[in-house]
Amino acid sequence: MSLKNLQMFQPLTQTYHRGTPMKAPPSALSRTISKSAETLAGSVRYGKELKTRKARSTEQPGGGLAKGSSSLGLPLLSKYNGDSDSVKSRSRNGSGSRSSRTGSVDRSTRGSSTTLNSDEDNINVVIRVRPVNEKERSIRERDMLEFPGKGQIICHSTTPGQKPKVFSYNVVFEPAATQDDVLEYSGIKRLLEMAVEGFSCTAFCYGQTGSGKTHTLTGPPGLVESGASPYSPEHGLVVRSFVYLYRLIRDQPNSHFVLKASFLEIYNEKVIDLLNPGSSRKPLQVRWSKESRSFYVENLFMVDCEELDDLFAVLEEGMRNRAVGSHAMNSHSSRSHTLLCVRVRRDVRTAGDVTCSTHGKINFVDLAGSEMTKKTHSTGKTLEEANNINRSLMVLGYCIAQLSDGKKRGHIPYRDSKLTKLLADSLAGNGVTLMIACIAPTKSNLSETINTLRYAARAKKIKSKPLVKMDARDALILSLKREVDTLQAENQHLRTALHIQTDNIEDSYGQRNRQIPLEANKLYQLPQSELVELIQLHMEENSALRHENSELFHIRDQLLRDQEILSRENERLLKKLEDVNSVCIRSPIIPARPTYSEAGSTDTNIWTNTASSSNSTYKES
Ligand SMILES: Nc1ncnc2c1ncn2[C@@H]1O[C@H](COP(=O)(O)OP(=O)(O)OP(=O)(O)O)[C@@H](O)[C@H]1O
Repeated sequence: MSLKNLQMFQPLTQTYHRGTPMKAPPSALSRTISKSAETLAGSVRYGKELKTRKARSTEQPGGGLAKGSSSLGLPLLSKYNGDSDSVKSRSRNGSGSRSSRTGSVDRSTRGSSTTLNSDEDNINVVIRVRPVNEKERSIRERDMLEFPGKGQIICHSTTPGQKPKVFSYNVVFEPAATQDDVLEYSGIKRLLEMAVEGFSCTAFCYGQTGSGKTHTLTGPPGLVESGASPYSPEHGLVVRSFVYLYRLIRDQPNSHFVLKASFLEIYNEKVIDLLNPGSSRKPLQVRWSKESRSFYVENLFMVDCEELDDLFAVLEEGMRNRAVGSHAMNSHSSRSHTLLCVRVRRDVRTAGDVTCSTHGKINFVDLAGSEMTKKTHSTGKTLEEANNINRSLMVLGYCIAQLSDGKKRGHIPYRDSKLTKLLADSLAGNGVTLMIACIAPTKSNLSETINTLRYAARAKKIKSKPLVKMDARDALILSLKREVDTLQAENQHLRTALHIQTDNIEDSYGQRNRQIPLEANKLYQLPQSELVELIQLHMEENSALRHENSELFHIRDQLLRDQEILSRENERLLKKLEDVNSVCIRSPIIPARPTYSEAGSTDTNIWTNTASSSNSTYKES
């Protein structure tokens, strides 16, 4: 396959920096039950029923996961090890290289999150061009696209003499690109790594109907539903990402992971839970969370995914329940927008021996395709669906246009559709986003292809500010610990500056350097009362350090004042001496001697005006 257009996806990195205490009070600890690898290995079930794992979500708008979640030990890949090479990663997607941006603590109302970057990031946009299909081949439709390389696409015009249009993107997948190429070079691997690190990540497919969005995400129609092996070469980005995600988790044995998944669709402006649609397909409400300042779906089912199989089962169940229809341009057309979300909670020990939880997620969004109803020959139900699809895509288009116009960014109409409400954070909030724009290469699709390419070009300009989501309690402990360290360092510096022995100070603040007994790995098992006590200890130490610091500053100020008094006294005495000297000049019996101000040099001793020297002068005269 020739991929002339491949370019590297620029990854980000995470650096934690010192912060201040968060305002949010410590929440109750999430209980986690550790399972050994053996236990997990003994419970491999492929394609098992979801029912046993379903639990109604207590969706924590602040980013926290539901309480009482079970833990995740080593992920189970052994079942598929035989053909694991089919998803083996190559090094070209750049997931290994990292930039070196610094971070800070978010002091905004999102009390429980830690900022990664002070900089903003652009949405990563890649293009996938589907091959010419049977129908188009049979009528010998002209291929209108050319790929000169360096992420460029040339769209030739149907009008003779008219200039071709040139577009440029991060990566272009030509028709011959495989599903594996998309995994390797789209940047999705980096997104998954970031989700594990605690970022909110979104990969969404955009494009006209029949352009290959569903194919890119989940493969050809019916593949997932048929329960094909996860290593089938036809599988799309979602299954491949699941496998990669579990590998990432397996490679971090020192961290503890909890994964949960949800799957919904937006059908005719109604949110339907694909893991629990019910016979009446009762719609769920989309609500605004003041705490996290984002929209969320109320009562959405979350499924614990201890094993890779659980994620496959979620996907399978959701794919079976989503709305699919047929029209002139696609016999398996998605009639809704679907959003599959995998939440990743990671408990990790950080610097200072404190265990922190990060809450990342990865969303896979398969948008329904824009439709020209004249071309799809839609009527009745299909027409109503098409109108709703087009309307919500139009709102998405407005939002993208507003967001991409950096200078005159006005009101962003997120609230005008369920889709934009749920994508708001991915588009311009604190998430990291990958847009895969799908296009068809043939003449009959040219105007929609150009529209999609324009959309994609606009989306490329959108910036977001990625944040790592962290528990308020963890952030508080971590920031207090950092503050203690900083105050101690400051204290030490002051002591050195004042030449004060540490031991003496230690005595006067007997408790000060006492180590707070913090067993980080047991943090989660501590009862609330002990945790509060721990935080209080940190706070006490902080206030003792602050007190000591202010005492030291006080001593320093006192010394400066003493120095000032001494130098003033010195000046006064010198003045007096000069007066005495001027009297001497006028005296007939005492010879004149240079004034102090003239003296300057050290060899003139102003105290040598003694009787003996006077005598000698007297003798000379
Ligand atoms: N890259 C590709 N390679 C092979 N077949 C493809 C490719 N892209 C799409 N197809 C095929 O084209 C057909 C239409 O694709 P798909 O259903 O994914 O389009 P879509 O954009 O999701 O459409 P809709 O918006 O109507 O749901 C499918 O049969 C799919 O398998």
